[in-house]
Amino acid sequence: MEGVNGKKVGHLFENISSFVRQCIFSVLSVGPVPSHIAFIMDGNRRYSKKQNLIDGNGHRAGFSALINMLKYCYELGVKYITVYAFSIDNFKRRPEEVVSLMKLMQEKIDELTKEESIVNRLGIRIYFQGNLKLLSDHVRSAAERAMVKTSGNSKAVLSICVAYTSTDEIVHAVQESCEEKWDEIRKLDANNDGGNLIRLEENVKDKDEHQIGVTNVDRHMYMSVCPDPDIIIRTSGAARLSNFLLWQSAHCLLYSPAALWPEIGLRHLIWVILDFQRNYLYLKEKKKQS
Ligand SMILES: CC(C)=CCC/C(C)=C/CC/C(C)=C/COP(=O)(O)OP(=O)(O)O
Repeated sequence: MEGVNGKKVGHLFENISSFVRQCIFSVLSVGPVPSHIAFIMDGNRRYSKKQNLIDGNGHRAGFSALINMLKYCYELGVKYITVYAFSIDNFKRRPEEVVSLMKLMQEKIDELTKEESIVNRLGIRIYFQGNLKLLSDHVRSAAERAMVKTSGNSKAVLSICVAYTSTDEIVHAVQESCEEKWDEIRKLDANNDGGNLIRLEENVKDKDEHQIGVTNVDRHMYMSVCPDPDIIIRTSGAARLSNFLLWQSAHCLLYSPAALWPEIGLRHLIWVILDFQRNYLYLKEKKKQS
């Protein structure tokens, strides 16, 4: 009996908080709403220690915080959400910790892939961004399955950066751009009976045309599926980017609340949206000037 009453109270509380959220979001939506928010989910192990949880449960709490934040961003109308879930440097952690994190990652990816998962209910498409070759076969297959299974969703986009660092992303994009340019030149050369490569050596104008520019590199970034982030939120008070979205963050607002990632909540999102709206014209002007 108590269980039934408890459930009813739980539902009532959920309905009231959802209603309050809707009211707050409709007021916030009068101003500009960011189209892309990225999160550095820092502080999961510290949360685990602080709450005396067993190993790994800090990251589980972190995943629940991610789902709540995803829901809030979606309700507010933020189309792109990106999270830094595992950096290439994280592979240097204790092997037991890496294995446990990867197991959790696989479990949660499978959960997200289910028909009735929040991403499918809300119509969110998932991308995994990073050097996926570095993942174990199991985790990579789970990630690939999730990308395929959500590819028909178009209401919002969740990019999960795993085995990711910005420097790796930039090197990868430059390599791809070089290969693309070489292919172009080789094709031209084949059409001109091999005379093109010699002409290219001699002609400065042609040389410029065949040089790699920002747009070429941009196109080959893992994150090219999204516009640059408007806001990056890093929890646990550190104001560092730690090799995350360095190429894409030239004009974005940085916010580093003291809360540990599993403690992040609606109040942090509201605060940063108000700050974004206060700085909106300035940020827009800076973007235009670049
Ligand atoms: C499928 C999916 C998206 C799963 C995500 C699960 C999740 C919350 C991963 C976070 C991983 C991570 C290394 C966070 C940084 O906190 P930390 O471990 O460095 O903690 P600390 O800053 O206290 O040391």
